[in-house]
Amino acid sequence: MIIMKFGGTLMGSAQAIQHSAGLVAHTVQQGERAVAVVSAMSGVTDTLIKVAGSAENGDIAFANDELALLRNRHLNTAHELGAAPDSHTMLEIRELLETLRQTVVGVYLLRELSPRSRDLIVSFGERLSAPLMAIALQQLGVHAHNLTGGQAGILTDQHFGNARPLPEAFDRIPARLEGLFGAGITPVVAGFIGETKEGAITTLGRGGTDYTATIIGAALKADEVWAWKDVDGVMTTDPRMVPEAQNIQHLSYAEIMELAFFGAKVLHPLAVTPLQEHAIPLRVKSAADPSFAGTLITGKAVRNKPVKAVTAIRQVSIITVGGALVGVPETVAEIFDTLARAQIPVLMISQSSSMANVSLVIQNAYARKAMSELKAAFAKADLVRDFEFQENIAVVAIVGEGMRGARGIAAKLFSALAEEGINLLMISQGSSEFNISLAIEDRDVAKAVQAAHKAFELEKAD
Ligand SMILES: Nc1ncnc2c1ncn2[C@@H]1O[C@H](COP(=O)(O)OP(=O)(O)O)[C@@H](O)[C@H]1O
Ligand SMILES: N[C@@H](CC(=O)OP(=O)(O)O)C(=O)O
Repeated sequence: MIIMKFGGTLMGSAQAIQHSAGLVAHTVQQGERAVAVVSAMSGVTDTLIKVAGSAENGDIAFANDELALLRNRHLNTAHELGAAPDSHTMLEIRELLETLRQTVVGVYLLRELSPRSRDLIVSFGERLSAPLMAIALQQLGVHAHNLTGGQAGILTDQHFGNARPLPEAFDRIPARLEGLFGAGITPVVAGFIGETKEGAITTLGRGGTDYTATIIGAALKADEVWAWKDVDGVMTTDPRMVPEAQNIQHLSYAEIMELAFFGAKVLHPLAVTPLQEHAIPLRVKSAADPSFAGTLITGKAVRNKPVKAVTAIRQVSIITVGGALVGVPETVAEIFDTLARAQIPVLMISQSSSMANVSLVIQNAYARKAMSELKAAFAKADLVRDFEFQENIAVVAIVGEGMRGARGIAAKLFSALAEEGINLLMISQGSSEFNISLAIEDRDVAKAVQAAHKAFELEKAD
């Protein structure tokens, strides 16, 4: 049993979908069971988020124009894939497009967009692409049936926008899919979305289709999960920033989580978590070159070199809380409590040894809110007086389990950046010792990533 994930680029046009379907068909025709898990066509999720926002703000003309483009794109793609105008799938796509339109009109009339209604609108991207993959598979002679995340058994909590699977999902998924396998049907599951116990649609966070695939993989105890990509695999850094980036042959679950957390766009940060318990391997493979092994991700750490990859997160800010924090540990606890209550994730933390201040790196999307929550929490405390806010920050991280116990790694990184004249604003090393992260000014990010990549000789193939 192989679970295969296809992202937006690999679902981006009729031609791309045909190629992706060919990869599934190849496996099924070898007698292997497969589940295809698909993302929305490229750009569709972003468009739906904009459409939802413009309906809320009363700009229905913009929403209508974008919906018309989405309608044409999906109907034309279905047609190009060979769906007959009166076929069941074509009817399903038309119905979905109409329900989407009505939902957007509802938001416009109410001028109200809750996280729940935003998730409902955004879910149409994947709900519309799954039937397209089913059509392409049918054309290749593979019996296929498309399902939403909820229909496939992905039961989640109610955390709209960032939902997590409930333990029951892992029993429900096999119950929902095994009947299809029994009938020789390949399930095509809409990625990124799940359903609460009450039947409301949730999303698993941006890039969540990887997570859908691994949740299904764990629930079905699949042999492997394959995330097909438009790159050779997980690379030593973002190939768009450093063209010399190389494919990494092997990563551990811990290493990929660290990479994803520190900004490598290639996988959802939680994607491997469901696989760990059953030690199911995840492969990141190139759709353009399916015979290439890509990256194999397992529980085992291969320490062939200390640093495996360099990543960067942009669009972050530093908040520094200062004053007389010395000897008042409750103040530090209050800082983290306040952020936790407001559900604001913190990317990096540093505390001066005198406890005179605490600096936090926070994504721009949450930074203003973090600042106002902290100011409000300490409004009556005389001890905490200074709040500093630095914008245009980036975090660069190096990752590798081989760093543990290796000497001179930090020194090499710092001197490589010093040679480029890059100023380090914050430094942090995880206690696990397999990442070092640095906050720098955003304008230095490309130079810093290139310098770190070169210093650890990552342009040399494994
Ligand atoms: N370390 C990395 N390894 C591979 N790709 C990376 C890395 N960092 C950033 N990327 C970028 O991530 C892209 C793949 O992610 P994404 O487009 O979200 O995939 P998908 O839509 O298939 O899930 C690549 O095209 C690449 O530019
Ligand atoms: N469509 C969703 C989910 C996803 O995983 O997409 P992709 O595989 O194209 O990154 C998003 O854009 O976030």
